Amino acid sequence: MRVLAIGLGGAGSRVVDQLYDHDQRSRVYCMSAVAIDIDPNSLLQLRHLPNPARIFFPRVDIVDHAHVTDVIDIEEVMTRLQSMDTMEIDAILLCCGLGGSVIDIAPLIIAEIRKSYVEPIFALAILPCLEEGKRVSAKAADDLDALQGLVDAVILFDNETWSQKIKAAAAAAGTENTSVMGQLRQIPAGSDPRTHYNMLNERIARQIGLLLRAGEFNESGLDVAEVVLDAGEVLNTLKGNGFVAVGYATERLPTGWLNIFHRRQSLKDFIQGSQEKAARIISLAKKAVYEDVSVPCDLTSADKALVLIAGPSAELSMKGFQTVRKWIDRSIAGLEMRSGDYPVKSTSFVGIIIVLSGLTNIPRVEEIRDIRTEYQLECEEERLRGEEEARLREEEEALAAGAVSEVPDDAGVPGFASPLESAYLEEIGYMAEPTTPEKDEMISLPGSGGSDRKRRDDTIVMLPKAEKKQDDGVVALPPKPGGKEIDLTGSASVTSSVPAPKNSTFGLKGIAIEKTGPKDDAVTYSTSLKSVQRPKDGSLSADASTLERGMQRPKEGVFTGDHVTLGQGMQRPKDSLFEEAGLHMREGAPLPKDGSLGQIGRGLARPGPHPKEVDPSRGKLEVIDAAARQKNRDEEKRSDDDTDGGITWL
Ligand SMILES: Nc1nc2c(ncn2[C@@H]2O[C@H](COP(=O)(O)OP(=O)(O)OP(=O)(O)O)[C@@H](O)[C@H]2O)c(=O)[nH]1
Repeated sequence: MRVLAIGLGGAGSRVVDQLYDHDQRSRVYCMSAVAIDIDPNSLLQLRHLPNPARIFFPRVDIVDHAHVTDVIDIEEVMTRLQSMDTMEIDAILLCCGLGGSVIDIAPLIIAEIRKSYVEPIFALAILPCLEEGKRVSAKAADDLDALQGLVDAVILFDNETWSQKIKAAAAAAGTENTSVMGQLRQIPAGSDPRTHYNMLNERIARQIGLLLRAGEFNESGLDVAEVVLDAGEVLNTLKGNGFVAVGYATERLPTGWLNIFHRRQSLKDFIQGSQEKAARIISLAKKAVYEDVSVPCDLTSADKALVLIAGPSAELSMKGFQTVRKWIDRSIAGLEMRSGDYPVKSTSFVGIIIVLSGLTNIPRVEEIRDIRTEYQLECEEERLRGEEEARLREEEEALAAGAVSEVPDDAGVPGFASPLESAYLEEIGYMAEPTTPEKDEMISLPGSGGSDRKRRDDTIVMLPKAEKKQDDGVVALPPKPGGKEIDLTGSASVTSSVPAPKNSTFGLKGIAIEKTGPKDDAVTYSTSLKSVQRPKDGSLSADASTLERGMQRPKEGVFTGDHVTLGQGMQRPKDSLFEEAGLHMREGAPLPKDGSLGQIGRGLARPGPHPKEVDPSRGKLEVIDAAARQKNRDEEKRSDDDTDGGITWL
């Protein structure tokens, strides 16, 4: 596949430089390359790219740290690209390090390239190491999201994974080669950043370079492939706006006289040899997918795959190749599976490339996205903390300034007065009333508090006020053992719909009306009995007694000897109520229930509906009651008011 490779920033430039070197060394010459950077040193240190391919934009505004998009001139970039030989390219490859600053220009460049080129654009994106910090990882996540929406595929390479591998390999080599020569030959641990990056870039160039060269060949170096993989198939595997991982594993072939001797063995050895070759291809494929992959990923989340084996044609086992194809084909989620071989004459290595495209499960991508979320939260916290500190500082400054200028002004503030002054102020009514806790004024029991506790109704236990911090007007029946406290305040009345409590509930310790006075020794107790009627003593002692709806008038005996004040919630029936009722009766209104009378005259009525008394005359005839008539006569004697002479109850 012929590509135009564009390196952005330090990482992109170095990777393109290395790819270009591999392309030149393989003599395939399928790559045109440029490097764009704002760091002159980075461009100068490139080893392989020709000078015209290095595009440098000097950072003019160094002090103000101008944004990279202001420094890099897109038109200039496009002019340089169009001056290159790009007539036969199959794709454009944008190489960049995520989390850097120059990558910010990528969206603008991609937009311009799309205007001039129809070829697909792929990005080779390098994920940063964790040790570079949360800010870099967070920026990398942003860059990745931006790139993904703009290019045809994002080929990922994870610096973190490969840095760990390089360090582990160096450490292993160090422990194995303890001799002086061994230590001299040992793999550099990559403590020097430049060496470390060179090792990473070498890895990238091998993986991606071989993929780019698939389908391209030079006259001398390549045999004829059995399964030819052309550039179009590589492109179609990559395309799809998804993430791509490239697995690449190689093995050195046995060389020397011993190997030649082996090859001249019997048929048995030949069969054994072919099995070895097949097994080598299979083990290389596993290594490519699980170990030497550009970014660790979930194979089963891939949408497409491509398998390419490379090496001397005699070593490329078709049996092993088919087995690998089947394995990958069955493993990936999608159905698109391509494969081919790439026979190379002059090499002592067998290699395999497995491209997994349209990946959805890449743990490292998830990780940098999580880091971004964390980082954003931290930034937000930091910002809020800064704002809070600034606000506190301002307040302190304002207070300090105010303390100097503020003149104490207590003319309008009532302070502590001398006893004489207090007496005068009290007289003129200025002094505030001594603060008394808010009381419910509905019922005042002057004789029931303080020292006169014995006079309290023994059936009512006044709960100590100390437990209540504020009078909330709640009248509560104490719960049965294991039961729930019943709040009666909210209910209109004690009705028959409420299950009748057991007799024991109304025992001496049974009923509790919370004392609403602020102190134990307060004379006044108040409570909100707005909708709760205290049952008559007699009713409570009776078995299965029930309080009936509509019971409004408390029995006077409840507060024996006490002064009772009825508030708004307690509508004390007028004495003349029954006379009024009588008047209504005369007009043919329905007769009052017996219960109504019972409430007044005999205490609590039985539960359940009471049948109405049938007026036999249906309002037309008067019902004569001798006793009532006598009572009326008495009343007439007492006053001249002629109220209700016509109605008498039987
Ligand atoms: N594989 C590899 N990764 C690199 C290399 N140089 C940098 N990186 C990674 O790429 C990321 C971006 O770095 P650069 O490309 O140098 O940044 P830049 O865009 O030039 O801009 P600055 O942030 O100003 O340096 C870094 O955080 C590294 O993780 C390199 O040579 N090889």
